[in-house]
Amino acid sequence: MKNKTIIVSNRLPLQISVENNDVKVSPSVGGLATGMKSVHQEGDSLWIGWSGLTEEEVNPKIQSQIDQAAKNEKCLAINLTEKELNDYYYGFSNRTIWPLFHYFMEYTKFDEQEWMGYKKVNEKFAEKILENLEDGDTVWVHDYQLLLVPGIIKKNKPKVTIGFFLHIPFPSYEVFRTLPWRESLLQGMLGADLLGFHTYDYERHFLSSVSRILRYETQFNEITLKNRLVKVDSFPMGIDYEKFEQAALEHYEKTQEQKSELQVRLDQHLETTPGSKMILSIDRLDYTKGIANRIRAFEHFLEKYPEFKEKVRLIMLAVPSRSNVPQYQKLKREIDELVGRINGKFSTVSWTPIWYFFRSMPFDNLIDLYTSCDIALLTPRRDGMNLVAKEYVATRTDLSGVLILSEMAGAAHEMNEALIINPNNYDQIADALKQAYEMPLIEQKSRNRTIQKRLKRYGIKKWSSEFIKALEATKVNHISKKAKQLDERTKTYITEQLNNATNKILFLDFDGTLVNFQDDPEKVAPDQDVYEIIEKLKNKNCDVVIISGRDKEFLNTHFGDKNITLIAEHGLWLKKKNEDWETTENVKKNWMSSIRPVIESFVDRTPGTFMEEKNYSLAWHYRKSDPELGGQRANELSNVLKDLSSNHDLSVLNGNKVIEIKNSGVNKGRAATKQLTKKYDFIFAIGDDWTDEYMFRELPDETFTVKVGLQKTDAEYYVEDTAEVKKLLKKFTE
Ligand SMILES: O=P(O)(O)OC[C@H]1O[C@H](O[C@H]2O[C@H](CO)[C@@H](O)[C@H](O)[C@H]2O)[C@H](O)[C@@H](O)[C@@H]1O
Ligand SMILES: O=c1ccn([C@@H]2O[C@H](COP(=O)(O)OP(=O)(O)O)[C@@H](O)[C@H]2O)c(=O)[nH]1
Ligand SMILES: [Mg+2]
Repeated sequence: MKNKTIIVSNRLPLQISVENNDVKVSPSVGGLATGMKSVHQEGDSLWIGWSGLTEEEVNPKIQSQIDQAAKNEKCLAINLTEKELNDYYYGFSNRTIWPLFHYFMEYTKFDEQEWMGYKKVNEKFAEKILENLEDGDTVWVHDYQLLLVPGIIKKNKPKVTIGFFLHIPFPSYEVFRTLPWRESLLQGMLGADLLGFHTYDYERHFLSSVSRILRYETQFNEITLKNRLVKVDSFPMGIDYEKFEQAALEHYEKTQEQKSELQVRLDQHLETTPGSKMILSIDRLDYTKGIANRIRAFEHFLEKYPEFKEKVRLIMLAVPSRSNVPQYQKLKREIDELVGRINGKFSTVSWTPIWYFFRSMPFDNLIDLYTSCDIALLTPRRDGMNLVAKEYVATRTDLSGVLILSEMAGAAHEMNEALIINPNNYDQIADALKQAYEMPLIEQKSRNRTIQKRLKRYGIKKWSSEFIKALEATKVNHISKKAKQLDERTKTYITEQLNNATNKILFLDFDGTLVNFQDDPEKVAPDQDVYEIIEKLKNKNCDVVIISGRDKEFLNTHFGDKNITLIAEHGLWLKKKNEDWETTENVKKNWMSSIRPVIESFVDRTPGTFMEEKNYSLAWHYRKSDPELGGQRANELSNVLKDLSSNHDLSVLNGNKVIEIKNSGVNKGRAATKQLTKKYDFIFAIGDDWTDEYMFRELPDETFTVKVGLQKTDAEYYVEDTAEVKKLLKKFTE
């Protein structure tokens, strides 16, 4: 059977309700459902989501109708109990994550019980997915209601490819950090192999939270976890452009009889008030959509420019949404009151400034509205994307119409040609309305032409195929790297080579290879395993070399009596078996006095960092610092040091959370090569950071080179972590 994609979201594209002990099915409202629906219709996919009903409402007859209705649409419906729905949907999803991620901190509730409910329902969704998952399937999870699902799936089925797309903004770290469950939510999301966001800003906010809260390494758009990489990227969601364009074209072809009642009323209005223009807004009744602002700005417009009275009408469609949440109820009252007040204030016998609909409308009526209104006024205070903006422009097949759009909507990033406003600046909105009203047709056309081209090019199908393509690519992430993961067969092969060789030498890096990192480097020490491995390798006639950036005192403390070769400070010091320490290079130290104060100034300015003074080098460590600041300062310091040292024989090394400056020509590659004093027929080198790359590059071609970790490398193979290193070395000793 062909592999399928399992789409998972809270809401299915169909909305099921019960009337007179029968199910009633209607399409869902909201950008996620309307957008993904087009993707689902064409692809080989199964969509899993909430039925829209509670278990309490369901009896066996209803259940079989639900199952059938869902099946007809390639869907699988999950019922939630009333309690689950309250804790998970009305609670944690829409009273915690939704307001917080939209920067409405004062609306955000932190409630342990709701969090437990959220976890439970995420597990329920994950179970359903696992039940329906077949080998080779891909899972695509959507949105903030299901942030924990990727993590649960990955834990149960590590090999499954999982994508996650967030349809709402990801807030700045300063906001996200206020969540008591921030680690769990991030860990849940990181179960995915690819994480998608609408805009680059949301993406970078997410990366910053990951690096600050979980302290994972993030490079460009890749997060390095212990045993795998997670890709992060932005994919601005598009619409089914052709569907809207086609619907608009058909709309214009309609005879009087074919027209909807709404359209007839709209036509009548335009006929009776020639020269007047209609302003449209469509959104779910949500405080993020800035509906109250919009009405107030409209009021300000009528006051500032009274000449437009009786010449404009605001047609406002607000779709009921999440009405069990108190803030939505409050908003409803506020809007009712505002509309009443403004209509009361400005209405004349022949004119009502605001036409307000509080309900959802069928697709055809939406097209009536889009095509009949000269101006669209969309003023969200925050909005992940806002598909209505895109739909409006797509239906303007004659290129007329002006879109006024809030800069706080994700869509504003792609719609520069719209009149972009700040939703809190009523004066600016009033001016934009005037500009829109007066905009020459030629200008409207030119703006819309550009937007339409873009919307057409990056429609919903392109969006989803780009996402799936990027998701597929994560499968070959490891393979496309130059280094190959060291599998059992290769381990056995290398061990055989070692066993068959006469002269064998092993270069072992210390930190990050034989031992794990700790915040305080002085606390790191080899464990019994490491010592045993070394003893056994010696017994097998191997020359063991510990090759490290550490100073000789440190290596002496831990390995001084082990009768092996030690190389300290990247090669500056050498201790041959049973001999004393010697310097290998004739190096100067006079540069240190001028570089020391520079590094000290970085220590002063960057909390959590410190300087290590070695005999012939200086190192600035930033592992404990704020990761973002540390990273920035590291770049800065490395540039400063490169400038300062250009006329001296010095080089600057970027290690694992350390910048080190030392004499050029002193590096692990040169130091290791110098140890090849006889004809070795087995050479092995293993290490984890930049400084080890010198070994990988400079040792002879026949060397078995192994990188620890997933970073880019010139080594031939890689292993994931220090535990793997030990397993490998133990195998050598068997
Ligand atoms: O399912 P509901 O609770 O009734 O809410 C409807 C949907 O609202 C949100 O939509 C978002 O997705 C759009 C498409 O990506 C985007 O344009 C918009 O800015 C978002 O707010 C929500 O994210 C969905 O999960 C809801 O189903
Ligand atoms: O009565 C309505 C009003 C709106 N919509 C659709 O709901 C979606 C709203 O998506 P948007 O991204 O603008 O906002 P969201 O509601 O997802 O936050 C759009 O596709 C609209 O066409 C609908 O199906 N019926
Ligand atoms: Mg190391």
